[in-house]
Amino acid sequence: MTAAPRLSIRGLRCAVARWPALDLAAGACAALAGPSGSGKSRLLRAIADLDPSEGELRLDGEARSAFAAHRWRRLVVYLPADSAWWAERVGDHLPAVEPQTLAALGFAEDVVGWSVQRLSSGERSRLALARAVALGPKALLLDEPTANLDAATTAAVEGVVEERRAAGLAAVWVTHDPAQAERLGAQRYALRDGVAEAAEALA
Ligand SMILES: Nc1ncnc2c1ncn2[C@@H]1O[C@H](COP(=O)(O)OP(=O)(O)OP(=O)(O)O)[C@@H](O)[C@H]1O
Repeated sequence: MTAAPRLSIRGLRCAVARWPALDLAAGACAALAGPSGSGKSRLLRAIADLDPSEGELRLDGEARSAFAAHRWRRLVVYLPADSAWWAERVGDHLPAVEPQTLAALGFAEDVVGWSVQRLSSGERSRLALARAVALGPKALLLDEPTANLDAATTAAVEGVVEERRAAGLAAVWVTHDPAQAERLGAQRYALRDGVAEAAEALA
């Protein structure tokens, strides 16, 4: 018997955009591109059930409706471009983070004692990734996670996600960089006129 996709989408519709169909096997990645304001973030938020939407979402074959909302959001995690920080110390946000994840993202263990106030935007986005993967999601929805990072830090971020993909994580990654989509070995989608279609269908 063939395993159900880790994440599948049929007829997803949010306020501003649609994603007709996506099947992502465990470990697979979809890259989503599209003009600014076209609805990429809104679609990711809909997949994570953070915004209302219509259509069918399944995780390992099980419909979203079979999950309590908080459980779906823990398994299908949205990593926003601008991360939110609510407590004073970094460590308060990262109770379950693994030291090797911090190290892979370029931090020493003492980062947990840092004040959130001092973090640069790149440090915030890397630590937000550490926080997201520490939740142990089955699907991770990354909203331009490397948009403001240098090449070495971008490689570190890609490496952490790759490692989780090797353990079965499915990823949807918003990127405008075709070279990054290539490195990720991603299925490519483009959002045009409010519809996310496989990029080859648009050629
Ligand atoms: N809460 C909201 N209510 C109504 N419209 C919204 C809301 N949030 C975003 N929008 C609008 O929906 C559209 C899509 O926004 P979205 O943030 O998904 O774009 P995006 O493709 O991710 O853009 P960018 O690449 O600039 O981040 C935009 O026109 C935006 O102004």
